[in-house]
Amino acid sequence: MIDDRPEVTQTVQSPEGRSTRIQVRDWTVEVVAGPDKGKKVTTQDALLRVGSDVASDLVLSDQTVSRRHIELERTSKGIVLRDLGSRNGTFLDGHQVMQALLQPGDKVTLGKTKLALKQEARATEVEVMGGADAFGHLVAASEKMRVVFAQLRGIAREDMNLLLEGETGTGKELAARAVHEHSRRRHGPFKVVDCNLITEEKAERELFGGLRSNGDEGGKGVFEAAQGGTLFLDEVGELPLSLQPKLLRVLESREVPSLDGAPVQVDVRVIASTHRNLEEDVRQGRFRADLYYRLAVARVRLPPLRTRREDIPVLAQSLLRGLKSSFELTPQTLALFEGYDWPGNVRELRNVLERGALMQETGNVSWLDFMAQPERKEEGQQPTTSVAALVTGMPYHEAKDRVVADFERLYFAEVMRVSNFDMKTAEQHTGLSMQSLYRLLKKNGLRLKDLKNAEGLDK
Ligand SMILES: Nc1ncnc2c1ncn2[C@@H]1O[C@H](COP(=O)(O)OP(=O)(O)OP(=O)(O)O)[C@@H](O)[C@H]1O
Repeated sequence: MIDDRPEVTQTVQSPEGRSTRIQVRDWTVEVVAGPDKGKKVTTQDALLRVGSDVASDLVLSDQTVSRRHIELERTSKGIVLRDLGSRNGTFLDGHQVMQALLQPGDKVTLGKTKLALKQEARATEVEVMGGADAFGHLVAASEKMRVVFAQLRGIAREDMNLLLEGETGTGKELAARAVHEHSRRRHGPFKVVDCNLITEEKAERELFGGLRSNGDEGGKGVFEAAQGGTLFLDEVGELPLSLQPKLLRVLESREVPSLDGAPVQVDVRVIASTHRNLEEDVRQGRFRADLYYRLAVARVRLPPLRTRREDIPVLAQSLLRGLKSSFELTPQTLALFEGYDWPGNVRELRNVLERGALMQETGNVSWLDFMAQPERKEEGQQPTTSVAALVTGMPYHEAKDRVVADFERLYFAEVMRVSNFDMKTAEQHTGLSMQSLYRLLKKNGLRLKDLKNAEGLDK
């Protein structure tokens, strides 16, 4: 059962820039028939994904359900259901639907599974800013993000560990930095560890530090380097299972071994991020429950850009200012932006703006032509126009920055291709450390998965 009350009840109208109190209500999706009967998820998040993929919010074992079957989104009009191109379809009242606004009492059928939805009575009141809002380097105008900013502001003041969830490019790392900058630790260090890169051998040295054997000198691990500050564990779900007890021990004891072997006290707040459904990883034994609860003392989900299209104009303006581009976005371009789904989220928007601004500035192509190029949707794709030829009319420093940015994207895409998408080989090829390599790939919006996809190696 759902009722048609909007999930967020505005209690006070406020002009731009003033704060207002709103109520955010929990909602539950429950399996009422099928192999997973009784399984349910309760959340305050605006978006809930259902499918057999373990990254879904409600993971179903029903073999007639597709990996990414449906998405349920809470909007001001009610709950919107979207079929994500499932194999066996989605049915409401016996009729197949691709998209529908759910009515109270509706039951949704996917394969052999039947789902019921209900709004919970419990509501949390949060104070959000009116109009556009910013938190650190994050900007937004949507109510969804203003609620997220309000949650993050509250969490920043407390010293608890935080788990940031969300798809790639939704701003998890920026959010972690903003929390650090708004906390009492802001004068301390902010250190980042990419858990994708932490192997068994590297863990001791890079994470925990301490005395080494076999002639290895040992040294400070990143926990000690973050002393008095914040440690950001990026993609914590990728941390090998064998290393999870060690991380848990450090979080519990708050100490790491020093060079002489004696323990050193560490005073560090940990913020972790994940694009996975870590709760499901816990259920399936891929992630330790005790570690999960240590990390997820507070949890915040950054919503995908396609569910908060109102943010696109504010984001685009702010990103263009960051690119020092003087170009005005026309209503037509914004309409194109708002109609696109942005699978790479805000990072993809930034990359599109970067290339589009360059092309428009140099008079080679208009925004509209640029947006009409289908290649723009593929991240990791090589640019089709020579940038060097485009920038000759620009001041030197600006031209150089543009060429370097384009060079990096081309260079790293090519290096990964000739290295067979193997990070170790690419490390040798480039002479860069794994950490720098990973950060440069990320900075340029090049994800291994997308690059492999472009070569037809993945899926
Ligand atoms: N709300 C926002 N306001 C301004 N810029 C944003 C916002 N969200 C994301 N960005 C931009 O998108 C880029 C990617 O953000 P970030 O690296 O924080 O994403 P992420 O969720 O950590 O990605 P990943 O999961 O791939 O590591 C940032 O460098 C920034 O340019």
